[in-house]
Amino acid sequence: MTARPPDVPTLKVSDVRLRFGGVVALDGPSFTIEPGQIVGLIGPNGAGKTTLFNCISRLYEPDSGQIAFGGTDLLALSADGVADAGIARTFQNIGLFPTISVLDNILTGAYSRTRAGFVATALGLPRTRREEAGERDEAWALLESMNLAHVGREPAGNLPYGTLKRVELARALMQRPRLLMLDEPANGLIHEEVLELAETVRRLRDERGFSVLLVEHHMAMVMSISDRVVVLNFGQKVTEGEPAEVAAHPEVIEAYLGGAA
Ligand SMILES: Nc1ncnc2c1ncn2[C@@H]1O[C@H](COP(=O)(O)OP(=O)(O)OP(=O)(O)O)[C@@H](O)[C@H]1O
Repeated sequence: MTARPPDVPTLKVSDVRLRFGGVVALDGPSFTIEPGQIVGLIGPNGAGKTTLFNCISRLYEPDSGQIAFGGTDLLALSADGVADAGIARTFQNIGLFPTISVLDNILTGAYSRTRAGFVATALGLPRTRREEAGERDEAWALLESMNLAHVGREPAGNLPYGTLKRVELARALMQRPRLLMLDEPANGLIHEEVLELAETVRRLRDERGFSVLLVEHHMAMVMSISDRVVVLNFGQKVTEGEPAEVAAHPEVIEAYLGGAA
């Protein structure tokens, strides 16, 4: 079993614009995520982070601009097409099935990975035993590597929130993503859980080589695991750079520390 994606393209976001009525949610930000990089996307409430995230995952249609993943024009794809291109995401409000086991939840990530698997599942067709066994092995290995094997047979709905966040991450990883998009993964977690999650994301990136786009308010997490940080405000890119450079930027200090530093 190889979990490493074969080739990880560069994500290139160029001059993306989107208005909702009179509100300019995105006012032309551009940035790239180089293969294997963790890029943090930060900014105050209403800065446009979720809107940009949703444009990349194709839940929103920008008014103009380009989003390319290697040679693939993401704006020409549907949300399913983006998943097929190797982009997996997690949701702010956990999107797991509460009544089925953690293992089965994670296996839904594998079914969305291949169209054949997805169609077979949707039609209720039997998958080959070999296919299923391989996916189960991969899911258990993933659970073990994320310290979740002990809850593999439990219904997801029985588990505490911090554990569910990690299960959701495991499900996204079952898609064998080339780009993993995390929408506020630390939201609602206690401090120790945030540190553990940050360590897990970085370790899995090191092991598997995927790129990460991390939208997050938890500054300690963003600054500790990001290779680069992009800052948005009022839909525009304020600055970008390595975490230490960005943390020293006057507008970032103003936005996050109220100018106190
Ligand atoms: N579906 C929508 N309809 C109308 N306005 C929207 C919609 N989605 C976002 N907006 C507006 O676009 C702007 C950017 O919002 P967005 O949610 O992207 O910000 P954000 O940086 O993710 O904020 P937060 O950190 O609070 O999640 C805000 O003014 C918001 O009110």
